[in-house]
Amino acid sequence: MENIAGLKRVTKTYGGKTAVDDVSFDIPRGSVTAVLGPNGAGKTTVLSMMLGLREPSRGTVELFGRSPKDVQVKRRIGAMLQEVSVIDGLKVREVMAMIRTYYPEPLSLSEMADIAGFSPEEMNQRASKLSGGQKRRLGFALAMAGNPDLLFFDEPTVGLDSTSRRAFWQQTQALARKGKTILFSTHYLQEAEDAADRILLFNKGKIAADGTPGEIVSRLTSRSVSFLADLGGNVAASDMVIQLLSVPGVKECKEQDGRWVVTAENTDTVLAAIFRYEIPARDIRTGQGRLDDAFELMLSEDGNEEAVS
Ligand SMILES: Nc1ncnc2c1ncn2[C@@H]1O[C@H](COP(=O)(O)OP(=O)(O)OP(=O)(O)O)[C@@H](O)[C@H]1O
Repeated sequence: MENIAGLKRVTKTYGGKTAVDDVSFDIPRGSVTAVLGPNGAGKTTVLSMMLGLREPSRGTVELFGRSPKDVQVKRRIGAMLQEVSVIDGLKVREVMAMIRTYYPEPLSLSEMADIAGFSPEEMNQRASKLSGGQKRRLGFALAMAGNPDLLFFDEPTVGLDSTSRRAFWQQTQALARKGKTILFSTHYLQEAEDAADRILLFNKGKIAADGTPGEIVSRLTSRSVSFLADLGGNVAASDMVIQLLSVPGVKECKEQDGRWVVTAENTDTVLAAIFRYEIPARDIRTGQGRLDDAFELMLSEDGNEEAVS
């Protein structure tokens, strides 16, 4: 598939601090990619470099085979950033009309009003007086003003209620069906899983994982096999634990509330090992586990940072 954007060995430092660390990836046309990660992971910095708003310290960023600063490129992209800033005093329709003039083939004002879901009264309101949710809808319509091929959304649903979130993702899915390429940042795994066909998981300025939501979720969640076992005869508990812990992908093997619980990346290999080692297991159950400890830790570190700032 044709790539329409890419980073090659991109690093960004602020003073002595590395925000993005030697990152490379390509974005194929028509894909919906989530840049997922906790606060401070480098998501905004990546998006800003792709938009040509910040310069990489090292490496290259290309959109449509050119620099993001190229005017031809700017005409083909749209962005919704975290804060929608509007010029004081302008009405919604005036802001929209102004942004349209930057593009050779813009959407009509009424198409933009439809995208934002604004009534004629809302179109005549002063933009600075809009509520947070309305401002976000305006931001979305402004991102669409030039009918772009490639769209960037930085944390698009922060502060939206669940109805507005759903509406936003429905619009995004409709755009993807029309062949638009979309890249958005989020720190919600669930959102990335629901809305994207690919997740780039960022942590501390690096790509910690890159794959489909299914792949990423199965990497981040542990699965478990639990069973009852009559041990002590031919098989001692300690031998069984050693055997199961030697199976590739097994993370833990412990007794919990009378059942043995084996946590692993893949339950099939655990089941195979139970039969291979002739473990006297009965009432075997498999389950989809919780989010992996490493990911939880990453998010809780994020929570600590948030609590401090
Ligand atoms: N202009 C700046 N000057 C100095 N440091 C910065 C600047 N912008 C970002 N940083 C630092 O770079 C790191 C990455 O920040 P960035 O905003 O890209 O992360 P993020 O994943 O988008 O986080 P958030 O979800 O909070 O937006 C952080 O440690 C941040 O403090």
